[in-house]
Amino acid sequence: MNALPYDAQLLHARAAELARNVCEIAAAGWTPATSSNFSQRLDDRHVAITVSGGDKGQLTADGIMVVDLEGNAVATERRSSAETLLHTRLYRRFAEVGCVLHTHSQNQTVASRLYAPAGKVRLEGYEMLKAFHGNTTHDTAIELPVLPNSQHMPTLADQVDALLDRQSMWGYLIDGHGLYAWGRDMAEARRHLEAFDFLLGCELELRKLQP
Ligand SMILES: CSC[C@@H](O)[C@@H](O)C(=O)COP(=O)(O)O
Ligand SMILES: [Zn+2]
Repeated sequence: MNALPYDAQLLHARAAELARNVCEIAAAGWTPATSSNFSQRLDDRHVAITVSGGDKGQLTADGIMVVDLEGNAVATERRSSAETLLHTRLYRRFAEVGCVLHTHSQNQTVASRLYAPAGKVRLEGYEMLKAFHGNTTHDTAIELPVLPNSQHMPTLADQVDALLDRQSMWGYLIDGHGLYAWGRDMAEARRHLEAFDFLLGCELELRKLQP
């Protein structure tokens, strides 16, 4: 039997970590109706990622498989997330990216619709901005891009690539779809995901309260 091209023990550990964190994220109601997908880097050529479909709130390590950085399944016949390319482009582009989290919360989806015409959400003056790697003060602003949605993943992935040329960032929205957030590891990606969702929720509340 051929040896696997990745570290099976590392996959085991990453799959367990993914399953635990994804179930917690799903418990917040951010993965309705089998939506959302999640991944972690294994090495410079392989990524552990959720298989396509299935209730992410019931995810176990068995629902994780391996793809290469071109998005091809490795040593399995299973089908990886329909949005695999959006994950692998990030890992390919930035050696420091260790984890990518994609969710469909109501805050994320409503904000993506509202700010799609502007192409971005400006988040400014919040203490929570310090949750993003590199930020040390509330007295700053970040712009969360909003991309048009597409069912053609290479098109979406190319849009992301073009964005990454212009700025350093930790996430983007897709119109009418949801949020992608990432970090150097699970803890950081999750902090970024939660901070984006919280800040989008604040902006939406303010829109309701302001005349
Ligand atoms: C159930 S609608 C959501 C999907 O179309 C997709 O956007 C999604 O997030 C989950 O796709 P998946 O293939 O399970 O990774
Ligand atoms: Zn999605």
